[in-house]
Amino acid sequence: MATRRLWRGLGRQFTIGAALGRGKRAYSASQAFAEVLRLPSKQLTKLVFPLQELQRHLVPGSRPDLRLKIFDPTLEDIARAESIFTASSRNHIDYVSSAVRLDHAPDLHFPEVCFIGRSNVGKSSLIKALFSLAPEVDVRVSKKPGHTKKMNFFKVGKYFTLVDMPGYGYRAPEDFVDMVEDYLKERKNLMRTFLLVDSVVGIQKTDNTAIEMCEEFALPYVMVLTKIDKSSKGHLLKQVLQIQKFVDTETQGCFPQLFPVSAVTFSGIHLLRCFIADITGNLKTNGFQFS
Ligand SMILES: Nc1nc2c(ncn2[C@@H]2O[C@H](COP(=O)(O)OP(=O)(O)OP(=O)(O)O)[C@@H](O)[C@H]2O)c(=O)[nH]1
Ligand SMILES: [Mg+2]
Repeated sequence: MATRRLWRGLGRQFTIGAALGRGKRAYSASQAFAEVLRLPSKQLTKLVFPLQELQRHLVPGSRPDLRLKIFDPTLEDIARAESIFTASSRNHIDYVSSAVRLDHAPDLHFPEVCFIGRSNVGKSSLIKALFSLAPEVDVRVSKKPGHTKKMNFFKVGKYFTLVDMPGYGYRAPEDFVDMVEDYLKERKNLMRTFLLVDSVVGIQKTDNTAIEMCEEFALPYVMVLTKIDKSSKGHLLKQVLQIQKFVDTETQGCFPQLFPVSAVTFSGIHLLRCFIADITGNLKTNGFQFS
């Protein structure tokens, strides 16, 4: 398999600076959407729709190619999605188990989504942010790349499962290729793969390998740009436009809208929760469903 060889070759090429930025939380630690709705509209847009906020800095009409509103839920949709991500006695959000091989993966039949990306790109931090309304769930993050060594399965009520993957590239686990490729190729209930790209450095060589693999397996996947709190607006805009162009011209299976996020400021997290709820068939948005 061509991608298998590529992965192996790229195994240990990258070291990534792992410093946590100096971002501040925009509001209280619960990140509840009810609080977000009380923010002034400019701040709300920045937090909930970071791509639209960035677009304000472009000359109107200069970049019609920037796909902003393909997934365009209402604030009510986002609030409904939030209830799915809120743990309660009736909605159990839990870690299920870990696996190093597909045949050890839990036999769950809910729709599933997974998160892949280079080691240290922020996969576990993103999942932790998505689960901020289920604080009992223990998602381990580390500034040391290569921290997550197994596929970690989490259950979100009766709605869907979510999988935190080990990273590829620097300090990837030895059995990464067999583990992750088999999972991506064979997992029957996998609905969508979220491929995380560091917004500070953009698409790297190992990301290209991951993209090739998603394309080769004809997986529907979505590009999430992480750590957007770390860049200046100008740098972020440049990266977003470059990556958007790449998605438009070089990919078939990638969802055309990018999802910029920050696990520090929570920017983009509410929208991503809503998107996940939607693609797993748990939210009928007004007009369009992306399953
Ligand atoms: N500033 C900033 N730092 C972040 C963000 N997300 C993650 N980080 C930091 O990046 C480092 C790596 O985060 P992880 O979530 O453990 O990364 P990972 O992709 O799960 O890494 P592996 O498990 O090693 O593959 C940690 O120091 C995080 O605090 C973010 O949105 N902003
Ligand atoms: Mg991790």
